[in-house]
Amino acid sequence: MIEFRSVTKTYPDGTHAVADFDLVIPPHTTTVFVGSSGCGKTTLLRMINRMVDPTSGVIEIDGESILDRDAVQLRRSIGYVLQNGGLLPHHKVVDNVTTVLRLEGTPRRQARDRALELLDTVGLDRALAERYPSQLSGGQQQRVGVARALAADPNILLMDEPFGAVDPIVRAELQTETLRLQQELHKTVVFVTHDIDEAFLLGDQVVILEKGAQVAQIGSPSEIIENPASEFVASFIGAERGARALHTKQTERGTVLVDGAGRTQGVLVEDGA
Ligand SMILES: Nc1ncnc2c1ncn2[C@@H]1O[C@H](COP(=O)(O)OP(=O)(O)OP(=O)(O)O)[C@@H](O)[C@H]1O
Repeated sequence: MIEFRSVTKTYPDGTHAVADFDLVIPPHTTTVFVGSSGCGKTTLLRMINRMVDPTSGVIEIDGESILDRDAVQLRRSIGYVLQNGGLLPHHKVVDNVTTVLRLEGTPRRQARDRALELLDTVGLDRALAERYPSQLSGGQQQRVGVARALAADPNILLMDEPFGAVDPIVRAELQTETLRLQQELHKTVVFVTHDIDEAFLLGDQVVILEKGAQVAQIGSPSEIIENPASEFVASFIGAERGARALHTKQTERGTVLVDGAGRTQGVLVEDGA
């Protein structure tokens, strides 16, 4: 479990990125931070692995303050996936995946075997191990980024807009892959996105944020869609437009559900039918 208690971050230039933030992140589930640009999502994420230290407040992992942990050790024990993959361009895929393992002293041969297994895990052909990142597609690079983050078998996986830079089709593929991986691995995933559809697809717990990381609503996707806490949330999730604003239409065969764009999305059936 990860817990934020009264966490504040003010950057040296006076920017209040996070103000008095409280949150419990349950283990083995996916929590998504979603909000518009600059609301503090990345700052929250980076405080978990101490790439950014809070100005005040406490962050605990399994009841222990992370400030009591060695920052380098902590960072290595937590997987981190960045938007552009963050791969080292002059290192082959296999060496990118094994970076943390090698730093921790795992023998080269063993680290390599683990890297090949991880390529299987993230759905990449082992033959790609010898390539350089520039010889991969954007989607493949992201998968390598995930393999690298999983290398040390961390309990916690931080993902910062990991699919922001790929086209919509690859993005959908990677989202499905993330759901599959999570069913298999049961990590505590903390995922940052500005895309509410991605948040609802991947999140067990979704945290909708406003500027200064003010919490607009926390809940499961169903809870938020069924009961938005404010006008802001209703508007942010598109409750009155697009794919989520469904209305009924009578047809000769029964009632169908139509979205805000006029497309029929499904058929209304009675409970138990
Ligand atoms: N190193 C820094 N120094 C000063 N201000 C910063 C620094 N890093 C972030 N900020 C500011 O803190 C606020 C929150 O930034 P953060 O990157 O956490 O937001 P975000 O929600 O992740 O945004 P985005 O979706 O655009 O990545 C913003 O106003 C940003 O400009």
